Amino acid sequence: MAVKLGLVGTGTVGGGCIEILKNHKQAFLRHYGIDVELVRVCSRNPEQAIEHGVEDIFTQDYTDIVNDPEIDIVIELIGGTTVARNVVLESLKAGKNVVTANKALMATYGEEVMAAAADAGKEIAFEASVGGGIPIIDPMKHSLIANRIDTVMGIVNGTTNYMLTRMAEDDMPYDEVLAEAQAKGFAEADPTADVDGLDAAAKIAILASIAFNSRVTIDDVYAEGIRNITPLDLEIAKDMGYCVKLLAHAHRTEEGIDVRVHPTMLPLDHQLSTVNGVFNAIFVVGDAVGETMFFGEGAGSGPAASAVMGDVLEVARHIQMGIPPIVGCTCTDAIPIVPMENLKTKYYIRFAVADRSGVLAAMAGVFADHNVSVHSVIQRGKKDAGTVDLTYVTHTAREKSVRAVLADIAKLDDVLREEPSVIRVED
Ligand SMILES: NC(=O)C1=CN([C@@H]2O[C@H](COP(=O)(O)OP(=O)(O)OC[C@H]3O[C@@H](n4cnc5c(N)ncnc54)[C@H](O)[C@@H]3O)[C@@H](O)[C@H]2O)C=CC1
Ligand SMILES: N[C@@H](CC=O)C(=O)O
Ligand code: NA
Repeated sequence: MAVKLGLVGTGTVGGGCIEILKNHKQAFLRHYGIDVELVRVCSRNPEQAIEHGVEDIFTQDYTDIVNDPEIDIVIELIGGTTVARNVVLESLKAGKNVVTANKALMATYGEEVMAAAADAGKEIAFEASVGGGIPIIDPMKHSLIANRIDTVMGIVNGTTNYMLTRMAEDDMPYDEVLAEAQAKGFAEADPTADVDGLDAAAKIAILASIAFNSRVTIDDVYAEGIRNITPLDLEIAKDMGYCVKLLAHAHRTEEGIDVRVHPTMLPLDHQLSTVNGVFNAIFVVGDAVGETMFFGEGAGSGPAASAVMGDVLEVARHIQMGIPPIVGCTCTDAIPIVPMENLKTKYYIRFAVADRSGVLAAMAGVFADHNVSVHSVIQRGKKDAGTVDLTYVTHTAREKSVRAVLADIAKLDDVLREEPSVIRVED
């Protein structure tokens, strides 16, 4: 008997799932013996149901799916943390397995959702929530479990990677590339979640929880976006042998879990530096496997639906074979999060300063006062009359010391001409 599916959300990802089912349902049965049938779809947009030819099984009320005893798997693709949370929790409580693409939900209420699944003895799968179509959650929960993972680091937001790529390659300013990304449908009308690093923060919270077996929520992740990145900084970075990426970091350190999202200068020969445009990539380092990298399309109807349907078919396979949930919550430890001010890394800092004698010496004194050692300082010609750009790269320093340097330099009399640009450097 076919495993019955109920789909909530018929937008970009939900629509992609319906199309995959239409095109490949027979192949699932022929190749793998997996028999699935979409029996109910729900959304706020009946026109989407008509577009995908599923108006005969359409409802606008998700409880029609949650309360349908025939349905085995509920696919939640509406997004957000309010109605989606109800859909997921109510479905589990009603004894259904759940597949979701919802990073916001899993990064905020992951613990509650995993507990609800365990209580119900049902599966919750969420591969599409990170890296869209790139398999990353499944490999980390299966193929890589023989490792102690020390680093997960990635480009997990396609919109900002597209924008930074355009800015670097075509010398375009931020506002222009944002308008272009919106016109191409990559960036939302309200681009906040992407450009301020919140989308990436949710994704790295999910990956860090799996990698380190310790719950990390979106609130634990320091997030800084790309609004202040200028083509000039990208040009200087390139001259120095670096590119700038919005990187999501999760590192196991002696002080705890170091988890953060911010623009990062990466050496041009780093594997992640070659990842351009809307592509995503996640770099995972395990003690046995060494360095691995997972690359592909992190967003869009096809890629996201590919991950959702991969989960659906795996859960359907378990249902057909009578196998109970294989992997539930793996957050068995409670490792502290390293406060951002304790971060130790290298820093690129560009100051636009008054072009007069004594400025360099005064600034050197401030760096020395806070014990921040300078690796290099470059003066790049005149910016405007009387202003010059001074670019520092530090040796490894504490974030709080660098913040103290910035605060004290801002207090120097008539020195700063603009807010400094600060980009953390990864070697
Ligand atoms: N679009 C993408 O490329 C990716 C999206 N995701 C995630 O997939 C999920 C869905 O995203 P999209 O398909 O892009 O969204 P969308 O905005 O295109 O579609 C949302 C759908 O949910 C329905 N919906 C909203 N509120 C509802 C409610 N209260 N009751 C019933 N239906 C409701 C809408 O009518 C619409 O059909 C989100 O969690 C998103 O973060 C994950 C990876 C990639
Ligand atoms: N907005 C995200 C896509 C959804 O996860 C991105 O730009 O990568
Ligand atoms: Na994925």
